[in-house]
Amino acid sequence: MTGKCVWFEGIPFPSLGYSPELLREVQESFLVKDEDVLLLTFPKSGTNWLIETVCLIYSKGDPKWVQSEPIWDRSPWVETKHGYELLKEKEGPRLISSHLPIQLFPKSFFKSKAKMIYLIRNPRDVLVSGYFFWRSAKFVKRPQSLEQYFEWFVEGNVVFGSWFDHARGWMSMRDKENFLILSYEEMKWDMRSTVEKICQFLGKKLEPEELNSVLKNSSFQAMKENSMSNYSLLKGQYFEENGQLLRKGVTGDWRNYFTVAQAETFDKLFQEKMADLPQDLFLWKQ
Ligand SMILES: Nc1ncnc2c1ncn2[C@@H]1O[C@H](COP(=O)(O)O)[C@@H](OP(=O)(O)O)[C@H]1O
Ligand SMILES: CCc1ccc(OS(=O)(=O)O)cc1
Repeated sequence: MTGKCVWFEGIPFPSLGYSPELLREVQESFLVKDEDVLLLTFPKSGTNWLIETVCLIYSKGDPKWVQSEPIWDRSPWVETKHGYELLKEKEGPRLISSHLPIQLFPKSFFKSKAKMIYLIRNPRDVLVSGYFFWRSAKFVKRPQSLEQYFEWFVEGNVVFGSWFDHARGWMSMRDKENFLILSYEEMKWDMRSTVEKICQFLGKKLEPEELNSVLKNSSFQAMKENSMSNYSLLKGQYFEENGQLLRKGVTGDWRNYFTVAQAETFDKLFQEKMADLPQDLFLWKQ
């Protein structure tokens, strides 16, 4: 993938809202505070679902906040111009989102006690989700076919770089007590337990009816209908009219798109790149 993107330290970024100067400043100068909570993902892993869930936990299930403020202002992306400016001004504990690979993340985080949740998803589904999302975006080089995007993805030539490097990098933090790994798959299979896990990690307590409201308001349908969370406000400037963030919201959709040869190529690559990591980190059934 070349063309419509910004390069920094060998990694392509979207061409809107990102610049090498800003990425360097974020890495060197952004001050992470101990009371911040950081939500980290490779794009298309369920980032916005995680943000919505954490916002609802903070509001004890009351949907007022998630229905009145755009998701990118509730938990700004630190690496974007808009997010960085907002975060610098924000008082008190902050929710901060990021897709940055570990080597480009603000250095101050590694000396802080801030809590981080890293959300991982079957990279095959990340690939398919990314293909449909980026082909309607106006700020990246658009893939012309799934076949082409598959090639870009396995080469690590997509925005935010190689999924494998991203996951490996962040997973090196897995034994730290301020670091929690979650998966999209466990959110799909048992969201109640996942919300309880997040609450325990963040030191939050929810009454049963508050927990029920978190589940209801973070559901696929609720988010799809929430204009503050479904990116419909970005249509026109950033996305084509047919673009949608909440596309299918299922696990294993890659099976509907990969050829047998692509599935084999992917399995081989996954083995090569990830074999030395504990395999129970990867909860999906291929
Ligand atoms: N509440 C929810 N429940 C299930 N999946 C959700 C969800 N909200 C978003 N998603 C899914 O998360 C993916 C987008 O990820 P991100 O937020 O990182 O960009 C999309 O996947 P699909 O394209 O497979 O449907 C989207 O449908
Ligand atoms: C240009 C801002 C932007 C919007 C959406 C993006 O994708 S994701 O939702 O973070 O995966 C990336 C950048």
